[in-house]
Amino acid sequence: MPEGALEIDRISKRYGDVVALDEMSLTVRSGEMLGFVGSNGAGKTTTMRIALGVLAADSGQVRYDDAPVDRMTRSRIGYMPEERGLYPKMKVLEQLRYLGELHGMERAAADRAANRWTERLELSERREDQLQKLSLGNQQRVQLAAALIHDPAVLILDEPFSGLDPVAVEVMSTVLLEMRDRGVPVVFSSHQLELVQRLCDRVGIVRRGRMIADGTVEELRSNGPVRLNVHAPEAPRDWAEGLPGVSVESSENGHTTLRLDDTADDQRVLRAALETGPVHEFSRTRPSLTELFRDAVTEEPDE
Ligand SMILES: Nc1ncnc2c1ncn2[C@@H]1O[C@H](COP(=O)(O)OP(=O)(O)OP(=O)(O)O)[C@@H](O)[C@H]1O
Repeated sequence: MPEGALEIDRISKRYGDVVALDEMSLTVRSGEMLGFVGSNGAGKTTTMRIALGVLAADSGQVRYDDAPVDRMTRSRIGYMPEERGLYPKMKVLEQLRYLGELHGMERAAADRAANRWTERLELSERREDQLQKLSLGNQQRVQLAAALIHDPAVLILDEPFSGLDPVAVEVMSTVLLEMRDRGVPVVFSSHQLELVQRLCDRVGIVRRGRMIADGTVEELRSNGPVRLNVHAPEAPRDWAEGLPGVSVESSENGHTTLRLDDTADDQRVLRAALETGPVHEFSRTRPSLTELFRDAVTEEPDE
C-alpha cells in the first residue's frame, strides 16, 4: 500500500508577464481525497502539470514520500489530463493495454488490468470499439482507466467529472473513493462544488496562483462568516441597519439575513429584533462551500 504524501511546496511559474503560480503549496496525504477548486485561470492545471513533470516550475519543489519527485516516482502517478489525450482510432482495450505496456507492465498483466478496469468502469461492451465511436462520457471513463491502468501510487485528475451524467459521476466517484481507501492520495480539480463538498476530505481553494484556503470542508465552514437568519414579521426593513459588526444581506417580508463579523454581538442583534415585535426564528448558519468559494474568489484582488 502506498505510504507517501504528495507535497507541492511553493512552486511558482510565469508565462512571460503572466504569473500562473505564485508560491503555490498543497499536500495530499495517503488515504485522502483533496478537491482543488478555483476560478478559470487560477492555476489548477499548471499545478497538476508541474506535479506530473510535464511542465517545469520556475522555483519550488514537488515531493513524494519526503523525496523530490524524479522519473521513477513520476511513473507511479496516474494522471488524467484536462485535454483528453488518447488515440481516437485505437480500440479501447488495445489502447489501455498499450498504455499499461508503456508504463512497463508485462503484456499479460496489462491485458488483465485493461479488462479489470473496463469492467469496473462499466465499459465491457465497448472494449472492441474505437475510442472515437464512444460518447464523450464513455471516453472520459476510458481516460480514467488509462490513469489507473498501472496501479498508481498517486492520482492527479484534471476535471475528471466535467460533462458526465449522474450515473457516470457515481461510477467514477466510487472508483476514486476506493482508491483513496486503499491509501492512494487523490487530488482532482473541479468546478462542481457540491460534488467536491460531498466527496473530499479536504478542499484547497486557489486564486491567482496561490492557495488561499485549505482544510476540511468543516474547517473552512467554521472559519467562514457567521450568518443569522431572523424572522421578525413586524420588523421594518431597516431594523438591523447600524448594528455594530452587522451587515444586512437581504431583508424581505420580515425575513432578514445578516452577516456578522468578529465584533458583532448576536445577543444585541436579538434584543434589537425583539424590540420590533415577536421573533419566530433566530438561527446561525455557516456558509456552504459554494458561498465560501464565491466569497474567496470575489474579494478585492489586492486586499
Ligand atoms: N502555455 C501557456 N502560455 C501562456 N499562459 C498560460 C499557458 N498555460 C496557462 N497559462 C496561463 O496561466 C494561468 C493559469 O492557467 P491554468 O490553466 O493553470 O488555470 P486553471 O485553474 O486550470 O483554469 P481552468 O479552470 O480554466 O482550467 C492563466 O492565466 C493562463 O492563461
